[in-house]
Amino acid sequence: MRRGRVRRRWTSTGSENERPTVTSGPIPPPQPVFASVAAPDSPTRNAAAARQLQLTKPAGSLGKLEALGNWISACQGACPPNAFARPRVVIFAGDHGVAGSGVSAYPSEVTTQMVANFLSGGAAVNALARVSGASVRVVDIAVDADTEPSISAHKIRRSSGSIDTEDAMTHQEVVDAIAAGRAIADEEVDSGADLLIAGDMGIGNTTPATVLIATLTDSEPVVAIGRGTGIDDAGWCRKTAAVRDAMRRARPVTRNPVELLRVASGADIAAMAGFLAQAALRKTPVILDGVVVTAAALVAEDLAPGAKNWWVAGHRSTEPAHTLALTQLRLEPLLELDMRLGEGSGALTALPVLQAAVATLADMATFADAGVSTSDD
Ligand SMILES: Cc1cc2ncn([C@H]3O[C@H](COP(=O)(O)O)[C@@H](O)[C@H]3O)c2cc1C
Ligand SMILES: O=C(O)c1cccnc1
Repeated sequence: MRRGRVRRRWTSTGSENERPTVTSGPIPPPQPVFASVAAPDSPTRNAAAARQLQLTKPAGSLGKLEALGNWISACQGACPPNAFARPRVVIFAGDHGVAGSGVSAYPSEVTTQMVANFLSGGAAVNALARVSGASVRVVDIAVDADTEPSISAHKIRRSSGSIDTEDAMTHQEVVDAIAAGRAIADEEVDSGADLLIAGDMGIGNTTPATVLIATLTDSEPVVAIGRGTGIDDAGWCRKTAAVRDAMRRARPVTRNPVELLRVASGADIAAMAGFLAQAALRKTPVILDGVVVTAAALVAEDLAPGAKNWWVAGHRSTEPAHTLALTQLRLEPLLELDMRLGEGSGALTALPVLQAAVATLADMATFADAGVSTSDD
């Protein structure tokens, strides 16, 4: 967006030596870490676009469903495409030290309580998964409690550092968190998942998400910060101060995605970034969710350029940073329902739209099959 411009952006409230690093030239491009990602198959996409014209409907009459169906065909390398048989949600759970700065309307204990709720099937994501035919997995990446072995195999640490004053994690932890996310994507694809959704659970996590997005889109904190779980005006002021302070720490490492995750995210978000990049490397389509997942996606695109070609945006969250991230990724959301929950809920709500795009492209009769005239002559 406005990368490359150099300017001093906010007034420091600290001493001179706490001021942000002001770069003296254009911001360099990101330093990718993974192999660059092959795009979904263009010849199959072209075949799907040609098939759309043969189906018994006026050309273009299914609107955005047509481009969506063509993209699914390209991802699968199959025309007509197949209905998604094993859509899978992975919820990345982790606490955030910055919650102690009063940036959320709820206490950190809710993270552990919600993890139990996911496991017993009582959360929004469970209800939505049941209706859309997906299955749900929870992974404890950084919950501030001991959890059961079935979900803690990839645990990195208990909570992440309070990013307004300290690094989220160590170098080894960020490397391990990204590797954990990649391993989780591999586990899912190897067990047959044909569509992946990342979900988030962690009180305070909209603060690091906002820091990542505002930093990577070169936005002022005030245009990016939202109400998260429903903070009041005093909470909004505290969140603004925390985001501003964390951005001051993040800005010098903007173009180094691993360092950015280490300094200014959380182990759960770093794992999510690894997961989203690896899904693309494994040629598996992803429906992105809200502000937290899309913050991880923005970093994942810097880690693995081209990964975004394997993602579709499920919805637009009411969090302002979400729109900034979607714009930067050039992704147009399928739904706008004023949702602001996370957990993968917006992505799951969009899953039936993807299945509709497949059904029309795969199951409709062609003009030739049905003996329907293609013109009035
Ligand atoms: C009961 C409950 C269920 C949730 N499910 C997702 N979130 C979402 O809200 C939190 C982020 O908002 P903030 O940054 O304001 O804390 C995260 O836990 C996120 O997953 C929930 C939050 C609560 C309270
Ligand atoms: O957009 C989201 O994902 C979101 C918004 C508010 C709280 N938690 C998540």
